[in-house]
Amino acid sequence: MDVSLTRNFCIIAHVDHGKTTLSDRLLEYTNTVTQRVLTAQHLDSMDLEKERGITIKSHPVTMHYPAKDGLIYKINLMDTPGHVDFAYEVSRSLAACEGAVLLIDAAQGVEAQTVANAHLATAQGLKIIPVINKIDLPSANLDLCITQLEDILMIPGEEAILASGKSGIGIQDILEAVVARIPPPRWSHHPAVRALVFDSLYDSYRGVITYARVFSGSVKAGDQMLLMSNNQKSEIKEVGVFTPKMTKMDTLGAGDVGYVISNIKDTSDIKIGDTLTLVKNPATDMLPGYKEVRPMVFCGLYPLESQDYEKLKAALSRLRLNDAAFLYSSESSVALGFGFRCGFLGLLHMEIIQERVRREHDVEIISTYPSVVYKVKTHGKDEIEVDNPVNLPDPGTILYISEPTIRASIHIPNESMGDILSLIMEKRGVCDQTDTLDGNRVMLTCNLPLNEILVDFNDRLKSVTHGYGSMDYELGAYQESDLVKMDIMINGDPVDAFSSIVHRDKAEGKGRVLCEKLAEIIPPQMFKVAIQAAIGGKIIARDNVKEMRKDVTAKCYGGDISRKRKLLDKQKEGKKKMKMIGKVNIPPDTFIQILKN
Ligand SMILES: Nc1nc2c(ncn2[C@@H]2O[C@H](COP(=O)(O)OP(=O)(O)OP(=O)(O)O)[C@@H](O)[C@H]2O)c(=O)[nH]1
Repeated sequence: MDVSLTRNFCIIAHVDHGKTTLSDRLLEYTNTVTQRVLTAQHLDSMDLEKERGITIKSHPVTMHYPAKDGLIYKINLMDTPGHVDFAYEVSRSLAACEGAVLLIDAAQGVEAQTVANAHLATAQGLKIIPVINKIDLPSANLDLCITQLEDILMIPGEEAILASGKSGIGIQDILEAVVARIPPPRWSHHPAVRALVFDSLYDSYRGVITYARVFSGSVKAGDQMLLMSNNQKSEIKEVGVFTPKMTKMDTLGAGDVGYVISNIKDTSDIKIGDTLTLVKNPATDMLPGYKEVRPMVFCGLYPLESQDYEKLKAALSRLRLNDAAFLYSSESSVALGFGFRCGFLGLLHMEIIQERVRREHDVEIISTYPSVVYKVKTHGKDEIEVDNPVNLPDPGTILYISEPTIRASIHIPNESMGDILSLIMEKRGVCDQTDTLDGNRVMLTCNLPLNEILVDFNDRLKSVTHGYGSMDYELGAYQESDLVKMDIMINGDPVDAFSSIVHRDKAEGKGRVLCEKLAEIIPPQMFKVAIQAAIGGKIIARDNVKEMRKDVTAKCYGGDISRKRKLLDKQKEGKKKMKMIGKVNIPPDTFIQILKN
């Protein structure tokens, strides 16, 4: 097929602005999927995606559209994830296209990720088609959206298409704009075969499936392919496109988006953003923009019941097969036993993996505090990376510790400005720019330590702004900070699972809260138990667990010995379930309760 009749585009938007719903409509309109087959939100195939209503993985689909000009176009659509944790996937999907449909929720207007995604698309040289979506909503404010489009994104208002994925308004207009405004596939005349790898998936029957966009040349079964980042060679077994089902084809040619199955065994050999070429007449220059993604957030995952260790291990290895950005290695904790240290792209990624372990693999787990990766320099040694507080070298030997920061753009209503500025300050952030977006909203640009936004920043942003605030961020540089390791001791024994790396100024406050909480959660013991927070042996906060023996038989006056025995047995059983830390019995859900908050 002639490349001039191919169009590749993706849909980008802020979370929940309706990408998946609109994609479904496009599939239906082009008869790619019939109404009968079209289950709601067809492209979100993972159960968890459906339940949480978010798109985690990008799914490409090839459609055929008979345009008003009488020609039939091959249109490849990418549905992209909207959340910041998956920004790298968004930018790879963008790199596989020539244009982007930018969705704006008519009731919400332009939000942080609308701006971030529009900038990503412009940076990749894509043509943007603005679409104001959900115009069926009674709260739709078209005038405001058009003004924001012009003032914030510098896109002429008259280019906007009005649509509703739900009621099917504007679908043909969007397809016509894709054909007319988006240029045909670029770089198709390059002399060698070049395809961009934008995703990979593990299928238990077919092995590793690589998603690729061919820029020049063509690939077919039997070709020897070469991945340029690691020089990995393998034989192609099958190529095809997504309709959205995997459909085998003879070749994938310039402009095509589809899949390549080769005899590569491990998904970790496939790097997103890599360039695929052929061993025969290989390309010498890679397609632009490849970068290695590295996990930014780490935590320990432990089975609640120690006999579930193998089950947890199997679950993690399964999840890893489909998610090269997720890492894990075994570790052990005095308090929690044997478990795994896991690395994630961000907090949402972490939550999703934990949820999938619980749900799809039926293993109850405890997770430790999330931690970022610190860089630590000690006397006479090279800088090392520390992602677990337990591994922090002896404080006496440390010259400096530096921590990762982020550059955040935060969109908020004007009236929340004061509260958000105090929140940023509380989180050790510095705000260096304030831009007015329209009469009602401002955008703050600030630097924040990544560690500070890990736990509750987004929730607090949403609650202070009554749901109207939104944030996007990119990683910034590392910066030196006065960081210390805080230990928690129960009856004099440090409990490694509660150790954390904190800023010195915040240690005391945080230590006090933790001690108080633990004192509350741990049931009264037979003797007085001290709970202490300490930095390098110096106690900074302390609380006590109450000393008491609950006499469960007190109410049974009289001689009913069998009843007494039963109650005492029950008490004994209750004790068995406790976790021993030194001489202190701690209920297992203490860890969950503390680590949750
Ligand atoms: N009223 C109305 N609601 C819509 C429309 N399109 C989508 N929605 C609703 O908006 C919510 C989000 O829609 P999705 O299509 O899942 O949004 P998304 O952008 O794919 O979400 P992420 O993948 O998480 O970024 C759902 O509850 C939809 O039913 C529309 O045109 N009108």
